[in-house]
Amino acid sequence: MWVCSASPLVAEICAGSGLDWLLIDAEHSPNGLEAILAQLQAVRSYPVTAVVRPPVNDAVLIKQYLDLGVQSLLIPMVHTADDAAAAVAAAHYPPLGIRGVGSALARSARWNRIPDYLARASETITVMVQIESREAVENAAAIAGTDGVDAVFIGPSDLAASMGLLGQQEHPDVVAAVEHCITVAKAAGKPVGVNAFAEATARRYLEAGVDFILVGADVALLARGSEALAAKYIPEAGPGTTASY
Ligand SMILES: O=C(O)C(=O)C[C@H](O)[C@@H](O)CO
Repeated sequence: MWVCSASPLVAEICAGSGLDWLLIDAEHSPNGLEAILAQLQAVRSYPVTAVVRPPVNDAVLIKQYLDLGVQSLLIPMVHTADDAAAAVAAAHYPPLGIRGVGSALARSARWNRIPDYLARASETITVMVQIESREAVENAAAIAGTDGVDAVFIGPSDLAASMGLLGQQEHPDVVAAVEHCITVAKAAGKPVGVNAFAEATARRYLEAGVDFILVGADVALLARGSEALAAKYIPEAGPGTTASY
């Protein structure tokens, strides 16, 4: 599930839910470095994989995230194989990539308490790239085949928008494009994931063979849950009518 509330407490609640991975989002959520660090610390002792999405495919931000101790990255808006290669390079030290060296100062290396961190860092890092545009769908094979791309994740919302179908992630053309990317990623031998909040769509993508899937979000659960609570006790009220924005 998505963790968008920037709250370590909420992240910890979600981490103990039984779900097996969390996406801490900084693209559309108010997650700065300090909030991401606090959430990593909050979920660390739970049997859950924490993936973090930066707001942009940027080498400086990726360096900061990795130094915080992020091990699994989801890089948004990867449209070409060059974009994918740039994300991979940002995640690895030379000679594989361009990650700056700050392990003595960084939680990732537990301030040089992890032996051989510099030599072994790449083994600990997973780079997932997001296909979420018409251009990326056209380049899906090259993106999935890029060396160092560990997995591909499809974003139906932005994909729908780039296809002229804003808000219509269930549109048959969007679903077909998603299923095409699933097939292409699997042909490249890469694990593939997708976002699908509608259960029927989620199950369809699972049938199509996705390896990992996001099926809900903390903020959405709280919004719908609090609305249901309000409706039960204040049936005349609707969302937003009992408070000003
Ligand atoms: O395009 C997508 O789909 C995503 O990247 C997920 C969205 O960012 C998220 O807002 C859920 O709709």
